[in-house]
Formats: sequence, C-alpha cells, structure tokens
Amino acid sequence: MTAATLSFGDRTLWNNLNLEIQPGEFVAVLGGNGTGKTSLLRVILGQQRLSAGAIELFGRPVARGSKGIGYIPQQKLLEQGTPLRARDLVALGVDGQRWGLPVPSRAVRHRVDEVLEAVGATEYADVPVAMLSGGEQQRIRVGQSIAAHPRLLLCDEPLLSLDLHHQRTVSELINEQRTATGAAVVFVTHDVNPVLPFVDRVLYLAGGRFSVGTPDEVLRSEVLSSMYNTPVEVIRSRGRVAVLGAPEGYGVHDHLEHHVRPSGVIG
Ligand SMILES: Nc1ncnc2c1ncn2[C@@H]1O[C@H](COP(=O)(O)OP(=O)(O)OP(=O)(O)O)[C@@H](O)[C@H]1O
Repeated sequence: MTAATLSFGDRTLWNNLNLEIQPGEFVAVLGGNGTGKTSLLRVILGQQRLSAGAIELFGRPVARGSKGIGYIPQQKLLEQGTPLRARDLVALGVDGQRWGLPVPSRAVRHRVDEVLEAVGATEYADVPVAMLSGGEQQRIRVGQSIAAHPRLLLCDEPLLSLDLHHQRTVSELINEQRTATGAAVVFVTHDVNPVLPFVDRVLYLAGGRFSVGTPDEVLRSEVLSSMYNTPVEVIRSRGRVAVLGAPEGYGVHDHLEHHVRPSGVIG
C-alpha cells in the first residue's frame, strides 16, 4: 500500500499510508470507532477504492474477489431458524463458487472435516449454527475463513462478545493458522491484549492520523498523545497494555457492546 489515502467527503480517515505486509506477518489494526479500520479491510478486499495512492495484493493491483484472502467479517449473531449447519458454512469457505450444489465433492467434504477438526468444531459440525454459542459460531467463522488456504487473513474484530477463554482460543486458532501456513494476518481490534503475544506490527489509527511499528514503538504515551493531540498514558504491565485518557470514541478500550448487532447472517 503506497501513499494510500481514504476520504469520505471532506473527512480524511487516513492519509499517505505506506504499509507493506510480509508473508506470515501479524498486523494488528487498532483505533476507536469510525477511524477507518473496516474501511482498510474493504480497500484490501477491493470493495472500496482509495481516494489517492495505490494498493497491490500478491504483486497485482487489488481486484474484487481476489483469491487467496480469508475474511472474518465483523460478527453478526445468526438468526434463529437459519438452517445452515456448521459444516455447510465451512464448505462455503472451501468452495464458495460452487455453493448450492446439493452434494459437495469428496475433496470438499474431506477439507471440511479437516477444518472442523482444526478449529475444534467436529463435535457440533451438524448442529444448525444459530443454535451454537457466540464462541462456537466464531470458531466456525474462523474455519470458514481458513478453509481455502488463504495467504492473507483479514479479521474484523473477531473477538467481539467472546469471553476471555474464547478470546484466547480464537486468537490462538488464527495464530496457529498463520504459523502453519505462513499466511499474513491483518487483525482489527479495539483491544490488542488478547493478541499482543502474536503481534509483529501495530497500525494505530486515531484522529485522522496513523502510526505503524512494533507494539513497543507505537504503544507509547508520547506516540499516542501526539496522535490524539492530548495527553494519553500508555501503561504496560505484565504483558498487558492499557491506554488511559484517550478521548471518548478513540480509545483502544472502547465499550464493545454497541458493535454487536441483534441479528443477521454470517457474512
Ligand atoms: N462508503 C462510505 N461512504 C461514506 N462514509 C463512509 C463509507 N464507509 C465508511 N464511511 C465512514 O467512514 C468512517 C470509518 O468507518 P469504518 O467502518 O472504517 O470505521 P471503523 O474504524 O471500522 O469503526 P468501528 O470500530 O466503529 O467499526 C465512519 O465514519 C463511516 O461512517
């Protein structure tokens, strides 16, 4: 991504962003509501054009529907009554194009079983997904996103509404996928703590500015204070990060509940 700028009307979300993501790299995208985190993923997916600058994916200009990307969209709870089972959603990830064929091929079925096993969902493979807990649904979504062996995994707040135990298991699943296949991970989150041990670089968006670097370089009082243009204190203790004093709506630790939509369909 070179000199990338994204504006809507007279509002610039980020400006002159240069970011090259290496295979196997784990990049956490941090920032408050409305700072352009999801929009960044949409740019990578080819769903949103840059206002200026350029973006390449696997050496080619970004195009909609690029192969090689796994995507975990922001969580939506599944509507009761959705007849799809866990294994159907994973099959969609393996072979989205041919979705709709009544009987998946043997190769697809094999891959589905493999993925269900990898995400620890074999037990509930045949349960309608709407009956599963949020954490179980999220494992299935991770399964769906990794099923086609992506080279790049885009994760939009995949830990939202999960308890600490499930935050850990879902983060570990994503990280295991990265280490097993060398896929790069772009992980949008309000709270970096659950993934901090895995993060190579942070892209922090705030107040129309950004900062990129290792967690040690970016998650510092001086860096964030300068981005927010107000004194912000970053405290690191026992491997955790807390950001104090970030203006409302721009912090890493915003309240998350309002993200959870009451109903919807797995993306
Ligand atoms: N197509 C669009 N047209 C106009 N404005 C848009 C469009 N897409 C996004 N925006 C605006 O850009 C801003 C950034 O949106 P985005 O969803 O990228 O933020 P975010 O950082 O992911 O926020 P959140 O943490 O709340 O999900 C928001 O104010 C949003 O309303």
